[in-house]
Amino acid sequence: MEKITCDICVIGAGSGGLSVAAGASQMGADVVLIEGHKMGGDCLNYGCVPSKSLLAAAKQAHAMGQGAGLGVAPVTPQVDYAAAKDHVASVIDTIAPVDSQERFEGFGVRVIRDWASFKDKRTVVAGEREITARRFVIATGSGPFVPPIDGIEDVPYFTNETIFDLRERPDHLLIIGGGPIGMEMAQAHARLGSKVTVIEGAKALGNDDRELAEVVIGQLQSEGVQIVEGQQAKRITGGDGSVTVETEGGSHTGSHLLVAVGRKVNLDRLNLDAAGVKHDRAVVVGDDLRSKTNKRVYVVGDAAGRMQFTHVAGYHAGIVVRSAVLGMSWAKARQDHIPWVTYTAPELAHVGLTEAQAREKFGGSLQVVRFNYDEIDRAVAEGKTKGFVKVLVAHGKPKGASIVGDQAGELIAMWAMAIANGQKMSAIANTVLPYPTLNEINKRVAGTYFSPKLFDSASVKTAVGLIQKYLP
Ligand SMILES: Cc1cc2nc3c(=O)[nH]c(=O)nc-3n(C[C@H](O)[C@H](O)[C@H](O)COP(=O)(O)OP(=O)(O)OC[C@H]3O[C@@H](n4cnc5c(N)ncnc54)[C@H](O)[C@@H]3O)c2cc1C
Ligand SMILES: NC(=O)c1ccc[n+]([C@@H]2O[C@H](COP(=O)([O-])OP(=O)(O)OC[C@H]3O[C@@H](n4cnc5c(N)ncnc54)[C@H](O)[C@@H]3O)[C@@H](O)[C@H]2O)c1
Repeated sequence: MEKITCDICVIGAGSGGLSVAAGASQMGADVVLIEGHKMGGDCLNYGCVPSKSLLAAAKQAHAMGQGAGLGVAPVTPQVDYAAAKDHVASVIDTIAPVDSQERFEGFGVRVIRDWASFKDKRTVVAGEREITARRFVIATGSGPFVPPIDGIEDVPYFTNETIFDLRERPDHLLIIGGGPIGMEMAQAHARLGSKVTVIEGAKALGNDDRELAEVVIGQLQSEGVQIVEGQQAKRITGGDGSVTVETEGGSHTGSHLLVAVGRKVNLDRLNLDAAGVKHDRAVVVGDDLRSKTNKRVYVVGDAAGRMQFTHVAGYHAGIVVRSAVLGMSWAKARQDHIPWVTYTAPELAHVGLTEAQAREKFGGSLQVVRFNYDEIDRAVAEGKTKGFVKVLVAHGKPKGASIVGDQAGELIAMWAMAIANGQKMSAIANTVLPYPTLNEINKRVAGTYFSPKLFDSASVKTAVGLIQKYLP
């Protein structure tokens, strides 16, 4: 057994672990990075990157049928599903060097390719190596949660870890779960020519404002996706080429099945009890992202049991580098300024409080302002007028914002910056934006907030009357 000592031992080379390793090593810390499977983790191999790449192929296919209003005759796309999957694979290959073992070794990180498990409070074993570190960072991410639905063991099904390897286009894809994975994959497959049925136990896109989620749901339905809400999958039967999902409301038969009902944090291999690290479905951490029961151990990304997004893993990494490398133990993770986006078309983006949370917190002092895409010249020019922005304002500051529409994921950035930095609505209103851009919707909604104060105010009118009377 080779014995290694280091400053920081990072377990997991996904979005969170790689960011910690890159930051800590480049600041001069001695870092060991342990990865049991693929460098890049979920986001690169089975998550964000393949899903957005498949959606890009789907978007292209859909656009070919949409030109009539612009004077371009629609054509039926000839979709080669396997070639679309080649595109997915090539995007992964293009990005992979950024997350590669070689790149991290170039930073001076010692990369070990094996599964890690704790031996005691300050020792981890990975294959034939025993690593003793001043600090550990658990960045083991999550995998697909497969629920114990009756019959699931006996039928073939896909998860996000296998669907991107499928080469034959499903004739009829059944998807259990109408969260972001289910809805993104539903639209991607429908646009690439599959029949798609989404079976959702509660409400589809249930983490988002229902009013905005309904715009996405309506769009998917108009593209032929069948979305069944309020029906839990209870029993699954069938085999290759024909699978039936039974719910209390009926049964649905398709050719393939994708299970997308949430995530299970990867803790099984870690032997956390040996390290005295308390855990339930995730590691128990405070806002300092440290284990409450072993202060040598930090947790980032999905394993921290908070919001599960790549940008959150990166944000966590920044907090941990400050604390574990620079000794800034007061560094804390916030949640109130984290945006998220579902990359359907239209996109659905959110940051800050939801309307229900904001009403509870600010009561009567909450103001809700909104603006529609169909009044934005660029959206009209592009023929993409479906959607709106909704901003929740209290004491002159945005407390939450949601956008559904074209490029909502880009447009939410302005609100993410304002909320992160405690800026006022005036910061948005005072910004001069290039015309014609979709971003004008953000300035226009801020204008909606200020216009009653300016245009419907008796005192403003009196003041203007006086000024005009005495101006030379
Ligand atoms: C289909 C899909 C689409 C998504 N799309 C988006 C998106 O568009 N935007 C977004 O922000 N987020 C998206 N996400 C979420 C995002 O992928 C995750 O939040 C992110 O990957 C979490 O990063 P992480 O570092 O915590 O974990 P991961 O990226 O999962 O990395 C964890 C790594 O740890 C390794 N590991 C686990 N246990 C051990 C062990 N004991 N020893 C050694 N190594 C170990 C694993 O092999 C893995 O490589 C998506 C997820 C899915 C599934
Ligand atoms: N664009 C993005 O940023 C993006 C995309 C995909 C995934 N993700 C991340 O991955 C996480 C997991 O995504 P997800 O879609 O798997 O999970 P999710 O938890 O967001 O949604 C799962 C859905 O499945 C439903 N469900 C659970 N059991 C069911 C059953 N038996 N029958 C029918 N429906 C059932 C739930 O009601 C829920 O709506 C997300 O929460 C997000 O953090 C992010």
